[in-house]
Amino acid sequence: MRKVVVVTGANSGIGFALCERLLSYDDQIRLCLGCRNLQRAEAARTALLSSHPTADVSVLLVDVGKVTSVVRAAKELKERYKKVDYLYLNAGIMPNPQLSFRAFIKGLFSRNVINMFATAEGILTQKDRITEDGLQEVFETNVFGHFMLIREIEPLLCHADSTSQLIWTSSSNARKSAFSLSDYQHSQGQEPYSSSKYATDLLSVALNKQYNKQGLYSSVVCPGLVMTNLTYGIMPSFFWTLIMPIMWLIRVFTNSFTISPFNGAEALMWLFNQKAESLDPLSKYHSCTSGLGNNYVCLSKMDVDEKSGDLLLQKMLELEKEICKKSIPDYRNS
Ligand SMILES: NC(=O)C1=CN([C@@H]2O[C@H](COP(=O)(O)OP(=O)(O)OC[C@H]3O[C@@H](n4cnc5c(N)ncnc54)[C@H](OP(=O)(O)O)[C@@H]3O)[C@@H](O)[C@H]2O)C=CC1
Ligand SMILES: CC(C)=CCC[C@@H](C)[C@H]1CC[C@H]2C3=C(CC[C@]12C)[C@@]1(C)CCC(=O)[C@@H](C)[C@@H]1CC3
Repeated sequence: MRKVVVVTGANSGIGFALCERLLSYDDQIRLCLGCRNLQRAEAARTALLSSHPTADVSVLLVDVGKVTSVVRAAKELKERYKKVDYLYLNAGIMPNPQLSFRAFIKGLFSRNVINMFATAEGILTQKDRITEDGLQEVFETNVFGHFMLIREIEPLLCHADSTSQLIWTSSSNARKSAFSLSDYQHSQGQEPYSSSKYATDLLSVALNKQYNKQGLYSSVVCPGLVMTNLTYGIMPSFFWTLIMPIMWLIRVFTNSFTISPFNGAEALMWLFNQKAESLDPLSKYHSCTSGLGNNYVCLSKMDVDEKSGDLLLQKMLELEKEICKKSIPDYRNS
């Protein structure tokens, strides 16, 4: 049976590079590009088909920042496929990022310098906003919309006789101290991105507990620092081009400067080839690039506890009920 692979945020950056790599590895997969903009999605599909003309590549319009769009997309997926083998939960945003130059300079001369380059701890904040569903945008896009998608296509993901994998693009910027169960959407603080990625890590742990017995496995990945539209929102692309020699130099000291989307997709690609049951639910899988430019995958234990994961899952289920009642009037009958 040909494997069905769905990738959200597939039209650019890491998601697009992953699609390229998946097709180069196995052009028999049925690849579905989950994107919010039809033009950008079609452009990505055309580019993929130009290098893999016989591949099965389709587009699924989905805005993970809008509950109605997620529900509609899930319905479409259920009409198209009997099973989804791999669901890459990759779409993500970091709106209005602000770099603290003072903290950056201070960090440069501290013992924490390598950690600062790998995680951006203490130097980056963002400004969030409320969506039309009444949720924090970063939380809804990076976490909740994806969670809803999983819930809505549960029958395609849970099969008694074979496994499916959820693969989240998380980040080494995920930090416990940026997250709070009492404000899990991060409406109060200034690090919604870090909070959303920590919520992703917690949720993945809880989803494994909930779904492993039904054949569904969840993992989280950090692609490292990659040059994409997301990082061009922090600093313009000419800045990154100018400091590229410095980036290559930093790579000698930290393996997290993967830089290219191709390298960043390493761990996402590696997970595609693993037996789902053999994966560690408490580890994060990192794409790494050595000083000489070689790619590999390494694991780190996540700073998570199962109880917090369960509590977050419970809160997400309550929120799902509440939001669906509000945004989709005849929800569950539709
Ligand atoms: N770049 C980096 O250094 C790192 C990135 N990451 C994570 O990698 C993932 C991919 O980001 P990256 O490739 O870097 O950045 P890009 O901005 O290139 O890609 C993000 C993708 O997500 C899509 N997207 C954003 N919002 C929505 C939405 N509401 N509904 C559907 N799709 C949406 C974008 O679509 P559109 O083109 O329409 O905006 C785009 O295709 C993100 O989750 C990010 O947090 C993690 C660690 C490091
Ligand atoms: C490299 C030099 C000399 C300057 C760049 C300084 C910062 C702009 C840069 C340092 C560490 C970077 C970083 C990220 C963004 C850009 C930095 C803050 C991320 C937060 C991007 C998104 C992620 O998810 C993280 C894994 C990145 C961590 C490192």
